[in-house]
Amino acid sequence: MAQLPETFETRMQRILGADFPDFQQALQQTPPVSIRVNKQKYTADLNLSKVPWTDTGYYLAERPSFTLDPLLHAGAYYVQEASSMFVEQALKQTIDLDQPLHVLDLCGAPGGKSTHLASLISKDSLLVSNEVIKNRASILAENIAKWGTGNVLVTNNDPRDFGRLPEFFDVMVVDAPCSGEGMFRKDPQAVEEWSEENVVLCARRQQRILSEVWQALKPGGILIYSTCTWNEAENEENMAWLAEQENAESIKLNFDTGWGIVRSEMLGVEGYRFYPHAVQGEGFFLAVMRKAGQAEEESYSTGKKKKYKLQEAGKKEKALVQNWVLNPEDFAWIQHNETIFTIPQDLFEAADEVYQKLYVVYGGTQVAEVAGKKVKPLQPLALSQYLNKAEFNTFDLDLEQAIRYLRKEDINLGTNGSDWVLLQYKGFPLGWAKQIGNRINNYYPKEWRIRMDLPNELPEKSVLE
Ligand SMILES: C[S@@+](CC[C@H](N)C(=O)[O-])C[C@H]1O[C@@H](n2cnc3c(N)ncnc32)[C@H](O)[C@@H]1O
Repeated sequence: MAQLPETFETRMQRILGADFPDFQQALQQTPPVSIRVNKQKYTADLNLSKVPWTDTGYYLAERPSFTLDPLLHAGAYYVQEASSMFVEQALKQTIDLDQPLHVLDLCGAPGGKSTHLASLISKDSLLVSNEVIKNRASILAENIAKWGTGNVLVTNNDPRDFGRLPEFFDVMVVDAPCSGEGMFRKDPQAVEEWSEENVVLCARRQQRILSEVWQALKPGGILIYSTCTWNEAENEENMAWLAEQENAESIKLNFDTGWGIVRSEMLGVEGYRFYPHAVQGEGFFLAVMRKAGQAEEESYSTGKKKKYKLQEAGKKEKALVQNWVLNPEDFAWIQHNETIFTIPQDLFEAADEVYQKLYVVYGGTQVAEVAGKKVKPLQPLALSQYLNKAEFNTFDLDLEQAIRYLRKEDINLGTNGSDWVLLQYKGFPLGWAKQIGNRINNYYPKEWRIRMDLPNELPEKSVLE
């Protein structure tokens, strides 16, 4: 690891006291590897050691080549640093997750916390997963589609745009861009880019983000704030600033002290600190704040005059594809040009509001493109937990074929026909192909394809085996 900046070391010495040498030593060690499993897709038990603060996180003994594991591309799991999974405790301990909620993940890409939130909230809750940087928003949309829960809208907006949705969200996660001290062990570039001036800039930017987005939180709503850095300016001091500025109260979380998480109390706010010598995970900070006041009952005007942005799918078009989805009556069927997509019926009003006010780059589950009688299933349907497989011919690929498919190369299935085929690996859908006689057209999305050079030998088994 690169030489650590002196001012950083001095501060960590002050914060950690007698634990500082252990901390220094831990920074020289290889970071642990962890994954979070998509239990809506993968239900078997795993013989792996568990991340203590989540029901779905596991440590791996070593870092495999994730890219060469088709189950990653199938959305059966997500590779995520373990400390970040503590968001689950913040959510479970402060909010009734059986309720229908509006949840915002403001700084969403690449999607670690968003996919986690999508798994934790109920089916009739809406997650708005936002990312301000355009190309990162596309990666976020890809990961959301792979996760397949269908109740997420991915937006590409600046935090200030959320002022257009006043008091809309019950929960807001702000995993803020930060100076990245907690990433020093994993990412030498984080050390290179670090400076005291940047810490100050980051802290100011975080305050700006928080104050811009704050009005979108309902009175009584919950803010989960996190960073991957340790300096107090970006963490406790920012939360104390928020408490004073916006009338928010700090919320205490309970947890097993054996987990090694350090509870910090400063300026009247509580924070939770993750250090690599005390937990199996990277550097992380999290705090939970509640906005003063009480939420009012939701009231959407259902008057006839309301003009929706989301247009219902044409009857003919819907009839062609509705059986591709399990329980089609549970969904609003929406059409934009030739694309048909679904949003859970109960979320229609809220989703429409978001479509009116923000720039949505991906929403719900894209099901199909329909032009006349020609229908084409879309990639997110293949990965959706609501896909009705019974409507399709399926074909199980072996590992080599699966990797070829995911690289968008030609594959030969030895079949003959003219239908759409759902290609799977070990029963997990990967995407679509179209048979044309004995040939097959590969419909895997170009932007999603595996680009890495292949090793001489492929891994023998999946991470989940
Ligand atoms: C720590 S990362 C988020 C990681 C993500 N929550 C996850 O778990 O995968 C912070 C994100 O904030 C975005 N960002 C950068 N500047 C921002 C700003 N001014 N306002 C909002 N988000 C910003 C970055 O592009 C980045 O994707």
